Amino acid sequence: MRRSVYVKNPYLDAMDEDILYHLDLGTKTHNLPAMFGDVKFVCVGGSPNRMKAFAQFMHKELRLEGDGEDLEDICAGTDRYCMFKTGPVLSVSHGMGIPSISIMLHELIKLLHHARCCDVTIIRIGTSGGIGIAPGSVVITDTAVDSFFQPRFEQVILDNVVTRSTELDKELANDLFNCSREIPNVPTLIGHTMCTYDFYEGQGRLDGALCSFSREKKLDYLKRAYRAGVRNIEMESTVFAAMCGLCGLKAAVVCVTLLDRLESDQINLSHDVLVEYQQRPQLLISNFIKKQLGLCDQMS
Ligand SMILES: O=P(O)(O)O[C@H]1O[C@H](CO)[C@@H](O)[C@H]1O
Ligand SMILES: O=c1cc[nH]c(=O)[nH]1
Repeated sequence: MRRSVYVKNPYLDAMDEDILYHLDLGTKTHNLPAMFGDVKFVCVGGSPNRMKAFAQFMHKELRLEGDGEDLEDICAGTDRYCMFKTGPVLSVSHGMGIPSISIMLHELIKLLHHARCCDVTIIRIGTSGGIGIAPGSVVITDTAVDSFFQPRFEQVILDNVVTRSTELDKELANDLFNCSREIPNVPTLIGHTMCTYDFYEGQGRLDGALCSFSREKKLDYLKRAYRAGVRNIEMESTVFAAMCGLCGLKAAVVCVTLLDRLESDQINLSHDVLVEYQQRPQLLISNFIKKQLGLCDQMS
């Protein structure tokens, strides 16, 4: 059975036009089914340059025509987000933090719905801080948890707090993990990912402009997170899991760790190492997509 992308909003059908303002797209100005109807994989990540590089990399990996260097930013009319399409793969940036990715996801999910896409898999490829694991490790999230290590996302709607599940697709996480076994020299594991509202105080850093807790308190918190199964910390996974789950999208989160938070707070990797680390989730996802498309054997 084909899996559609659901929007759960009774008002949408009655709208004469839907303007996806932050993507600079709309149902009257663009033929969304023609532009996006064949999309099967959506990859999202914070940085516009990373998502452009990923689209170009996928273009080459899928052996599509041309070198992919001239892929155009579909959202060039806005500087909020960028979006690139190559074959059935859409690569979209989401900025930093829950509010930023949430706005992008509302419009992206409506876009997939208007374009009548089906059987879409969506994967966040990001960076994170590890807990008790070697920097450069790739964490495939089984459950996204909040700052209290709970698998929930609390959305304030009007003046109510609505709690949503942050369950991710277990089968997809396992498939990705199996795929990772074929990539040498990249330690990869499945674990919980903690999603916070802030990079500094929210992640227990001692190096922000504000800090009101001791080194001991920081380490106690991070060690409790580790014991609760948390292996990395980032800033979007709970809302990503909640929204994709509610809208029928198979979703995964795959983040490389840039440091071990039990050892340090500052990210002092050289530019080259940072670039190489950021490519690790991309390589895994590219292999996964090629496998799903039945392209792996012919290409290796
Ligand atoms: O690497 P990205 O995808 O931006 O994700 C991580 O990096 C940012 C913080 O540096 C946060 O957005 C966090 O979630
Ligand atoms: O420590 C880190 C590194 C990247 N992204 C985060 O959110 N935290």
